[in-house]
Amino acid sequence: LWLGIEAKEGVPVEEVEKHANNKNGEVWVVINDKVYDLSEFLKAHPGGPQIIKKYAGKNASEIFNKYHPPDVIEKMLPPSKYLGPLHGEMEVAPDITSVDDEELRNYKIQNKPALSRIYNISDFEYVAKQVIPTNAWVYYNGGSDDEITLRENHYAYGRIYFKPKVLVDVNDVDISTEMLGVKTSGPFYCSGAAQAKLGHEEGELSIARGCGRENIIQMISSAASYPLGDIIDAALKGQKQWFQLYVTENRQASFDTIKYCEEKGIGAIFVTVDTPQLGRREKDLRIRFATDDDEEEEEEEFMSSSELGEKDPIYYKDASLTWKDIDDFKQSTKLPIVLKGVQRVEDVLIAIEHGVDAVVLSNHGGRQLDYSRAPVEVLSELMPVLKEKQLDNKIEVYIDGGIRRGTDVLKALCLGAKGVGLGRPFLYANSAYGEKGVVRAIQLLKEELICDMKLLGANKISDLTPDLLDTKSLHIKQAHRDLLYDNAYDPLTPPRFKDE
Ligand SMILES: Cc1cc2c(cc1C)[n+](S(=O)(=O)[O-])c1c(=O)[nH]c(=O)nc-1n2C[C@H](O)[C@H](O)[C@H](O)COP(=O)(O)O
Repeated sequence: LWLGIEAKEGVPVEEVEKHANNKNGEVWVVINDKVYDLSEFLKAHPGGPQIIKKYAGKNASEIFNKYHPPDVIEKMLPPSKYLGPLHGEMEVAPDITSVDDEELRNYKIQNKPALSRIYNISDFEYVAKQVIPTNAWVYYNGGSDDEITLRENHYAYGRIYFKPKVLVDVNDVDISTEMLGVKTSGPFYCSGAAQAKLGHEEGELSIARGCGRENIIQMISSAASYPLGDIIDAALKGQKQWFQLYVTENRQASFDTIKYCEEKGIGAIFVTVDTPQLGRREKDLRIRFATDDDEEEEEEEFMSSSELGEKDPIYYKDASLTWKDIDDFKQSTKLPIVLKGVQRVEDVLIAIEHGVDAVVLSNHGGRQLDYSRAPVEVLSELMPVLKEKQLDNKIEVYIDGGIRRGTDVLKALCLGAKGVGLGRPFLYANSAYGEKGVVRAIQLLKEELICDMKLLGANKISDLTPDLLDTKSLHIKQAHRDLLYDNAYDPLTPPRFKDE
């Protein structure tokens, strides 16, 4: 009985309010009209214990729904922590993590450039930075440590130049291709990235629809904002999607997910292998762990962000993952198994020995080990080795990271990539303009690809070969800066806000 109310009728509001981090440390929270005891979960929460304690005894539905897919509670909490439905009304507590001046942000949203004024992928980044919540921006934009690799991923493309052919009939250019046995309208895909809902309430659902409308493949992250089934259902009929798997300590859960993907028509499983632990993304940590009046953390209470990461089922990683697991996954399904996050030639050769169907040369968009090399540089080393060993048709090689222009895509394809992945561009386009933004981003990239292929003297993807490139300076990383030249240089201007 709660205060005379039958337990089956639920937990009365007064009872919840009493359990607000009170002396015996019990922390009850209301989420979507259900009452949970989060006292023990405090230490495993990726956002740190503090934020939960700020909502102890309160209705945390708004902030919970902003950061978590609805099914995450079943994944993370034992049933015994569910105390029952809320009995009575309880006002929803506001999101205290927002560090934004909502009025200014809404003003920016009202004045953001029309979609027709967006001319390239970086324009989306410029607009998203001003219109999405700061905690979304730092999560999306951030890289690990000093963000050297984050930037090098893109700069490396700037060290590759073209040697275009002339007097080639390029009247008809075809940018379509096939990736892992699936026809697609362009040699690029949307790479799996967590928490798309932070930037746009439809999250991965509007990204799915946008990709479907342009027949571009969407990779769905294990840590997506919506349940996998909802994202699959959001896809257009016949649209191909891939699934990105974060392997948890509970291997059975991974096998079950692979089985589910097979049943639901997912085209391939991308096992992410560069995340034995989360990289230290300090822009995100600074915002995520900061609440306005940070109390002194008691020593035993506070866990380092990396230690937290270990306990954090949302980020699904298991530092004990090995090649043996890959063999097991291969055995368990007929779907292609791809390793996402490979960063050295030797590991690609091992992957071929294990019968892996494809690899993505990737450093997680500069969010994992800082000073990892740009994937395009690893690619330039890999393909000659595969050719020499006659292994280049044994595995499909993809790359991602820092790809923002059609020319970046062409450079990767000339070096032998089967296709390329883009992460942040899809998040920014979706966050700033929703499904229409995703469609526009894809169309812009396609327009650039067609234009660049014509100017390069190539009609179709198979015409893109290494002899079209000058990669002599690719490995020279400290490109000198000519400050006089830089100061005189008149940079491209971003789209104008209506009030500018
Ligand atoms: C930007 C971003 C990337 C994430 C990402 C989240 C964000 C916000 N997340 S993460 O939360 O764990 O880091 C994932 C993820 O869920 N799974 C994954 O395999 N890669 C994840 N990635 C990496 C992504 O799939 C690409 O490898 C990377 O984004 C490519 O670089 P660009 O962003 O420069 O295109």
